[in-house]
Amino acid sequence: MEGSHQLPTSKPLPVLPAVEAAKRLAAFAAVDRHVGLKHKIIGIGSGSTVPYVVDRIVAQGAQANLGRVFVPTGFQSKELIIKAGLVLGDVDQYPKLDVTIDGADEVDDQLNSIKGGGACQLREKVLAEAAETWVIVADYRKNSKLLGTNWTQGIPIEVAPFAYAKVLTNLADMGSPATLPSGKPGLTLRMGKMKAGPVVSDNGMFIIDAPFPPELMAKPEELLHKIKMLTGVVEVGLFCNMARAAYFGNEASRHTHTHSLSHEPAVDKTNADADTDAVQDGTVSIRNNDGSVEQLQSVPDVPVVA
Ligand SMILES: O=C(CO)[C@H](O)[C@H](O)COP(=O)(O)O
Repeated sequence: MEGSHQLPTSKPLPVLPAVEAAKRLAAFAAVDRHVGLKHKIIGIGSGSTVPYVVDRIVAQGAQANLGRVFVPTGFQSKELIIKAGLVLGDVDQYPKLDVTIDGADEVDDQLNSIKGGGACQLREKVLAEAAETWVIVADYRKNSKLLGTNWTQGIPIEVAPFAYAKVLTNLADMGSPATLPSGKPGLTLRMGKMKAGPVVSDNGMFIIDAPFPPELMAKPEELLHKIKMLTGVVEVGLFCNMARAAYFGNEASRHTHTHSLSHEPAVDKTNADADTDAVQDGTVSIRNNDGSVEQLQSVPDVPVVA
């Protein structure tokens, strides 16, 4: 490839549990395709897949990252950017981004997605909308036909704290059930873990999780507009018609070996499903917004930056 450079390999690529390996595959493939030398203002999303995005960007080398600015979608990605030694910016300085890469909780076959599992959906949507290209990276569990199939806990909705009870009533009237058919809780104000009281977002807001029946989830854009019109709602974790492409890492084969990589990825294993060891040579399914579908058979250990 003209004008591109291949980086030397050095340290071995860590063997990861299957789901983590899939996240890494998706992230590496998306960075390789969407973060080139000409991309200077880059949005970094939230969640457990995004650390691999940062790893791959760092692996592009100091030269590639010269003059780049990275804009985070929240506290977690801000820390990632700082710890990686990349230059931090904010969306008020950079209201136009070249590309934003982010995770998702579920993606349907039209590239609509549920986001906000990490309570970051307001900033995530601002950075998705501000970017010329918005790309989703996820593992195979997020790849769905219909939103709400695997992500059953509901649409994350960020609300002004004083309005939460009114919005809960509005959502119940719209058809969000108090209990799911499985018997699990339905419509809820998200509560903190290891903290008494509700989750408070990076913007000082509360989060409501609102599941809806399949007939309503089948029309996510309609649902998004209805929820967004409720007074007190700040942002809805439904992202419709925004993604250029979604990258899904598939489950790798269950034997173990290691590959080489030019750096040690900063692996956040807090969400790792420790079911099996997996390798780097799983496949990646790509769904593009023109309806085309691609299948990558492998992802190179070192990035080729063009
Ligand atoms: O929307 C998000 C946070 O608000 C995340 O992007 C989403 O929860 C996906 O996270 P992970 O990569 O850990 O599956």
